[in-house]
Amino acid sequence: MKEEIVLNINNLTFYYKKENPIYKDFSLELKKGELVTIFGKSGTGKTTLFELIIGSLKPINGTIQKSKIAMIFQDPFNSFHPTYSIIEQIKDVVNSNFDDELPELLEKLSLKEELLYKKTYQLSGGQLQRCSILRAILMKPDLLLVDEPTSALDNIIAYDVMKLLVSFLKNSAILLITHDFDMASWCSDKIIRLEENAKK
Ligand SMILES: Nc1ncnc2c1ncn2[C@@H]1O[C@H](COP(=O)(O)OP(=O)(O)OP(=O)(O)O)[C@@H](O)[C@H]1O
Repeated sequence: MKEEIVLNINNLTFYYKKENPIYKDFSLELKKGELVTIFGKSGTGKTTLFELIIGSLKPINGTIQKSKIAMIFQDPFNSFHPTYSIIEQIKDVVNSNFDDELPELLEKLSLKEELLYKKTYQLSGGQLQRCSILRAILMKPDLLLVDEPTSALDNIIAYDVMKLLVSFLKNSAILLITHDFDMASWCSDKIIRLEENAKK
């Protein structure tokens, strides 16, 4: 894989049931700096694609090559383990020291630092979602997967989140899942529209 290519999906075929293929010979390439949106109705295979990319599902056919990934989940309660504090879980995946970057990011995300020392059950869904955005930015991934960032956010609107992600992750590629076509048109270099039948 060339250095600027961070995701290469080549002739992917995937189905849960053979008679109902979700992807058939689907290919996609993402380069650093690109923002591509996967847009489609409920049930067309958006989340399945992310699961294939992160490796929790395996392709029936085809290959997926990817560089370092971070992910913002649709449900923020899936983003963090309940037993450990948020800060412990951020430090687990961010290798470099981030003390210098933290104050600006906390301010932009309207997060108080003390919240990072709490556990998931002590935070609201919106606060947790903003913690997962913070972690994703601090990880400096080559590829960021964003699944519907709007749903759990309370006082940050989705457009601000996307602006923040784009401004802090200029050297990453972003793959976004959304139902919001206006948002997709506003922020994407390319929109891939999934239809009900198998995608090519
Ligand atoms: N584990 C599974 N076993 C069998 N079928 C599944 C499984 N997970 C998803 N599906 C089916 O695969 C199709 C694609 O599901 P997927 O969750 O990827 O869609 P989606 O586009 O992300 O939907 P939504 O927008 O509602 O999140 C759906 O028809 C779904 O019912």
